[in-house]
Amino acid sequence: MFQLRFTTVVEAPLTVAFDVARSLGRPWPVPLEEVVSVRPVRDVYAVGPGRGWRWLTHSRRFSATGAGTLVDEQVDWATSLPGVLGWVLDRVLRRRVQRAMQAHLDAYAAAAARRALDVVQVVGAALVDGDRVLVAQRSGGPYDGCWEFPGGKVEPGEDDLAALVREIREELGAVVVPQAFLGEVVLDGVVAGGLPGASTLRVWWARIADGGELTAHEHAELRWLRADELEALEWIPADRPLLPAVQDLLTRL
Ligand SMILES: Nc1nc2c([nH]c(=O)n2[C@H]2C[C@H](O)[C@@H](COP(=O)(O)OP(=O)(O)OP(=O)(O)O)O2)c(=O)[nH]1
Repeated sequence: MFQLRFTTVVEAPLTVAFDVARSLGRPWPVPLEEVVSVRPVRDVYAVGPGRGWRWLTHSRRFSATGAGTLVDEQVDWATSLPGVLGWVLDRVLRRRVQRAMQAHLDAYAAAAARRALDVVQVVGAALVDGDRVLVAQRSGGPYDGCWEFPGGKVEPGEDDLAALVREIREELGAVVVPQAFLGEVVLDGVVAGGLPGASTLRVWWARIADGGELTAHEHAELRWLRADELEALEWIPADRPLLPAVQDLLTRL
């Protein structure tokens, strides 16, 4: 069995990275059959006997990072000839796969980054002080009364961290210093008139700059909670998968 791996970082949220990857397809001369598709984190395609291979599979994993979506791809195959001939055939296939994938991945990264400009993203802050994190209760709108991480929509041309600092200043009147990326979840709802499930929420661990006082300018209530108090709140449903990362952070600090 033979294998090639490729890693690409795409300047796009998970949903865009996944959807654009699928719309572009794979650079193979024969159609592949979908075996697994778990939007937006994983897919696997396979093909039966072809030009020099007995079988071939192509799998991708999409994971969120502070720099964008990390796409790990793996191509596995078995050649159709035994011994030395199989080895020679494999060298030829390997070169072909490498060339095809390189051109494909360059085009893919550019297309995903372009598409990302059309999808409104949301950033949230897990503001930590000691062993507590700040949670905020929404006031009005479809998630009225639900708890969330303070933050909001990233404006055109703005990056995540600039949006985070601006949103917290507007919502809480405080200056924050982002520390590290914590995670990303898909928002099922419609964000700013976009398609349902297109946008994601990216949450960053942040600290409040010295002596900052917090005032709830837009939220109904603010609470500082410990790791074991988070589960019991009525969260916006999309936020729940982020809680383990926040709890882990609070217990590590
Ligand atoms: N801030 C924040 N928004 C969240 C979370 N979870 C979640 O689904 N959302 C959704 C709710 C909204 O559809 C969207 C954020 O919108 P927003 O209304 O807070 O953004 P904004 O401050 O830029 O609002 P606006 O000025 O445009 O009204 O993301 C979360 O934890 N924090």
